[in-house]
Amino acid sequence: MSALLETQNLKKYFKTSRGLLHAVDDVTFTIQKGKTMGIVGESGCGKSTLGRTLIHLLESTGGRIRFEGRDITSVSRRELKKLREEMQIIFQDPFSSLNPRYTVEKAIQEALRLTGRYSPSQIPKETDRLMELVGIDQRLRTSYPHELDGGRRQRVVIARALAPNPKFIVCDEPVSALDVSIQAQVLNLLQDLQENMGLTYLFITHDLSVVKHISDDICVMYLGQMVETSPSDELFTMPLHPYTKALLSAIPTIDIHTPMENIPLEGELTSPVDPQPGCRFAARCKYVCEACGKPQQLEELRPGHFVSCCRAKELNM
Ligand SMILES: Nc1ncnc2c1ncn2[C@@H]1O[C@H](COP(=O)(O)OP(=O)(O)OP(=O)(O)O)[C@@H](O)[C@H]1O
Repeated sequence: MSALLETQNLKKYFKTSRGLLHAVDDVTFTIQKGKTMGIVGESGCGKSTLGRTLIHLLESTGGRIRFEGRDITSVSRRELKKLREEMQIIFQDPFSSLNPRYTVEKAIQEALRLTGRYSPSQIPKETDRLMELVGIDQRLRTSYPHELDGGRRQRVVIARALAPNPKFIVCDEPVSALDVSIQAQVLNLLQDLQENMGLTYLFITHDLSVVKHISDDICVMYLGQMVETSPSDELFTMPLHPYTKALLSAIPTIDIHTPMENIPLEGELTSPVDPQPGCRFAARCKYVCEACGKPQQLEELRPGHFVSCCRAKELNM
């Protein structure tokens, strides 16, 4: 296995009238080639900002990003153009990523043209290939986005993302706006594409049952920080951080093999503006103690399973 994307203490802060908002704060992880890293956490914990910062839609405030072993933290305009092809993003709302005046065919052709790799005579054939790859019926080539259901619209968005032949795709809540039955179809498509094309995904969602289905590894974020990361199965059978346990307790239907303590998630997220040092979950944690006021270290308690909680060992071992 080799790493496709690595971050080291990645930070993205926003200047606001209230102070410096720490949207992403010291996030360190590695995504292996051909694998999926799921990112979970409540709304506002920094998932989308992380995804956008990784692919340079936002400029990082600090830390490092490596892609295929190269440091891509700061890149020239020319390198950025190439990176933008290798790293794509799919958003939750396909409507916002599709031009309402473009038919399916035109939307895909435009994405192909932008790559600059195809001659005008090659584009129709490539369009057919992409439509087939994402499972859009040829009869829909002249349909407009508003004439398609959400699942088909998302397939068009995926076809456009595939046009430059990317290696890495940030999937930002790609099925959250879809009916459950259609969600499964789009997730299966993403998995098939991954298998056939060796794609690597960062899969952002607030829905734990979705992330469990699709991820190899999962990273749990809380107020801009990574509080736990682990192989997917283990996160569900043996969560170590009180916040992860609380998130899992909130979904009664999830298939958890080991009986687990039920921890209700109470209280609201505290402000991400000028946060205090120490554990950001402390204000909502029933295990809070004096040591939680100090900066927490990410510690590997089991192979590949890291947690940032000074009481994790004592509470779980
Ligand atoms: N451009 C911006 N300027 C200022 N603050 C921002 C900006 N973009 C995001 N934020 C703030 O950064 C924090 C993280 O937001 P982000 O959208 O990344 O979270 P999220 O986990 O993806 O949430 P959601 O699931 O609701 O999309 C939030 O407090 C948000 O208000």
